[in-house]
Amino acid sequence: MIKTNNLKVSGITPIIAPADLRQVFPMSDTGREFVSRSREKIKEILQRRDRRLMVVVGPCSIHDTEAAVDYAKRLSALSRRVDDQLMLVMRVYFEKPRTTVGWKGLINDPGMDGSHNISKGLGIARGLLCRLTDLEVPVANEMLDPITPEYVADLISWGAIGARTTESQTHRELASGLSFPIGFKNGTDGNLQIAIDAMISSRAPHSFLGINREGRASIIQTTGNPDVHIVLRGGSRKPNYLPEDITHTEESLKKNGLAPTIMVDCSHGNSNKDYRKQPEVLEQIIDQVVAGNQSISGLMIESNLEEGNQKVPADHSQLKYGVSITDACINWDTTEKILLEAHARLQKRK
Ligand SMILES: O=C[C@H](O)[C@H](O)COP(=O)(O)O
Ligand SMILES: C=C(OP(=O)(O)O)C(=O)O
Repeated sequence: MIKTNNLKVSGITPIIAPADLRQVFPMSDTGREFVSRSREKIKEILQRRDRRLMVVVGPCSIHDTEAAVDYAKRLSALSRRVDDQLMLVMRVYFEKPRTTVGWKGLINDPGMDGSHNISKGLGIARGLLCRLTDLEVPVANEMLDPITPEYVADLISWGAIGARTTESQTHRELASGLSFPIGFKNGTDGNLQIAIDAMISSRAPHSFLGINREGRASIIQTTGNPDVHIVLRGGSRKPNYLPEDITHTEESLKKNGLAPTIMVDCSHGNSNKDYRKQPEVLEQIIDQVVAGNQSISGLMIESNLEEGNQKVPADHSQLKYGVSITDACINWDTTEKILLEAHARLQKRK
């Protein structure tokens, strides 16, 4: 018999159901309260009812959970010092969208060796999210794969749809059903309209295919997510965090009937992919806020324990502790310094 399907599929491996993983790594009642409270605080900031800035800060990607907990503890201590002006949310990104090919993150390949033990990756991710929640560190995640949210989304306080997927209907549908605020990045070429269209789409109800708690293919019906906003991440031609870019974005949002609330990513196109430029971008944004800008409600910074990045060596014992294996990051000392400086400047606001 001639085969006409799965001609390019070399394996299909069923995995643990979301409900079963949730039993292995249950969320505590205090964890549930903490996540709900964090989401509410983020919504208040995004709606400008709380004039603090939300700062999504942390590694480009997580590959070492002990380093992530180390980072979280430092962030938690810093958070207590800046909390009256800045709400710090840790970037805990487990899924990496690649321009072409490359390591796709801890969930997809926890062994970092092409073994793609996704079941194990989901377990490590959920286990880490439970630990961070117990430490009372709110977590931000990029929502890339449409299946993984059933395994981890109960522990997340803010989500991003990345520049490479903002225009995708699948991701807009996914955002329409998520229980937390979602930031849509502008496109990699700087296109804002795709993020605006994404916001309009994900505020609406959708019906689409997904999985249920038992892992069974299901029709998912959503109510729409009102807590969506834009993230300016710069584009391949130019950054988009200067006052004229912010004004243009505010006008475009208003023209489309959307509230002018804007998060600025200090990394990616806004730093021309040079991690050392992130502090300059942050300073420029704080200048605008101190000068009275009301629409900037959030910031994103790619930061790790140590600066720069590294290639994954064949011998993993040679991995340098606290150094990114995806985009280069600023180190902890710089992170603490620039956030304390931003805090001091914001405190002087009228
Ligand atoms: O932040 C992460 C990267 O910029 C994004 O995942 C693309 O990475 P790549 O261009 O190295 O594939
Ligand atoms: C991939 C990322 O960003 P962007 O989608 O803006 O490229 C990221 O923040 O990790």
